[in-house]
Parts: sequence; structure tokens; C-alpha cells
Amino acid sequence: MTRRFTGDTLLIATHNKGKLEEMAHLLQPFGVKVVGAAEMNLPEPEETEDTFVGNARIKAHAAARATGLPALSDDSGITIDALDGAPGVYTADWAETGNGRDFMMAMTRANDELEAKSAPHPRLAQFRCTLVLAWPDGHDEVFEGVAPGHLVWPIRGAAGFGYDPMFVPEGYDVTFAEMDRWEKNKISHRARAVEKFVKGCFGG
Ligand SMILES: O=P(O)(O)OP(=O)(O)OP(=O)(O)OC[C@H]1O[C@@H](n2cnc3c(O)ncnc32)[C@H](O)[C@@H]1O
Ligand SMILES: [Mg+2]
Repeated sequence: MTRRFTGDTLLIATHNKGKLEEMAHLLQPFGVKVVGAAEMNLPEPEETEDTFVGNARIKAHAAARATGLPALSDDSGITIDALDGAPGVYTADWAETGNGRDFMMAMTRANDELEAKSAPHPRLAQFRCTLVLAWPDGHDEVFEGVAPGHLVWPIRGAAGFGYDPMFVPEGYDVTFAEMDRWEKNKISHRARAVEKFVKGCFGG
């Protein structure tokens, strides 16, 4: 049986501003105040696992242990069919320059690797999100969401973050970066995972 979240403030164990904003927006109807890891001066733990759930557990448990509060982490990324699921858990690593993250570089790599495939190369991809809610006593709950779609080039749109400008969700003609936050939050991988979290932990 899923353990309920009963507090009024939820610690979101992420240092990604885009994720935090989306999460705050998604949780607004449930009257829970969200606070991010940066606001709490929490360090960024090393993500040493090779699965989304493994890394989400590292982030959630580190934050719960450090603060004594239940903490919700988000490990996410994009899986590209023609690249056998890459970059997957390494989605952020593809943007790493050694001096911060460059998502133009990461998206260019994804497109170049697709182009290098012998034709035809279907451009199907999925955004994936794994949320872990961890309590200071070590208990946790896992919630997953997937948004199917395809990748476009050149990139389009300026909203959102990360790989949003190259991802068109299934059933749409626009990229996530051409949608406003409200629209993306109706159908995204994160929205789908948050919906399960809300059902499980708020009974909503
Ligand atoms: O680990 P935290 O602190 O939560 O923040 P992060 O940005 O490092 O997040 P991840 O380790 O989960 O890496 C996820 C990567 O996938 C990208 N990503 C995840 N969700 C996305 C979304 O909704 N739109 C665009 N890119 C996304 C994101 O930009 C990262 O590069
Ligand atoms: Mg990370």
C-alpha cells in the first residue's frame, strides 16, 4: 500500500529550475508548497546508477536524509529508438561541456547520430520521467511517466528547457518548446508521473 504524503511543504530534490517550475505548476491544485534543493542549500549527489530509478533513488534519499523531510526527486531523459535508447540516463551528460551544460550541443549530437544512420531512420523518441518520493526512514515510492513523440531538425521554439526544442509529442505539430508551460504540463512525461504520484500519495 502506498504511503501517503501528509505534510504541507514538499521538498523537490532537483537542482534543475525547469523541472522545479513544472512541478510547482503541476502540484499547485493540491495546495502543497514546493521547495527546491537549491533553496535548501543541498549538494548535488553524484548520479552513479545506470537506470532512471536508481539515480532518482540516490537523489531522493540523499535529500530526505539531509533534511529529515520527505523528498521527491525526478530523474528523466530522452530515449531515441534508432539509437537503441540513447542518450537515456545519459541525457544530461550529452550536454556536459566541463564548464556547464550546452543543450544545443546535445541536440546537435542527437540529430547527427540519427543522420548518420543508413536511411530510412525513424525519428521516434520518448521523454521519460521517474519520480521517487523518499522518507527519512528509508521508505520510498516510485512513479513513472512516458511521453512518446518524434525529433525534428532544425530545432523550434524558445520555451521549456533541455531538449524541448527538438521534441514533438505524439498527436501534435509543435515542439514542447513551442508550447506554453500549461500545454506541456497536460501531456508531458513529468505530468504523467506526477498524476500517478498525486493519485498514490494524495489520493487525488
Ligand atoms: O538531477 P537534477 O538535479 O534533477 O537535474 P538534471 O537536469 O541533472 O536532471 P537529470 O539528471 O534527470 O537529467 C535529465 C536530463 O534530461 C533533460 N530533460 C528532462 N526532462 C526534460 C523535459 O521535460 N524537457 C527537456 N529536457 C528534459 C534535462 O534537461 C537533463 O539534461
Ligand atoms: Mg542530474
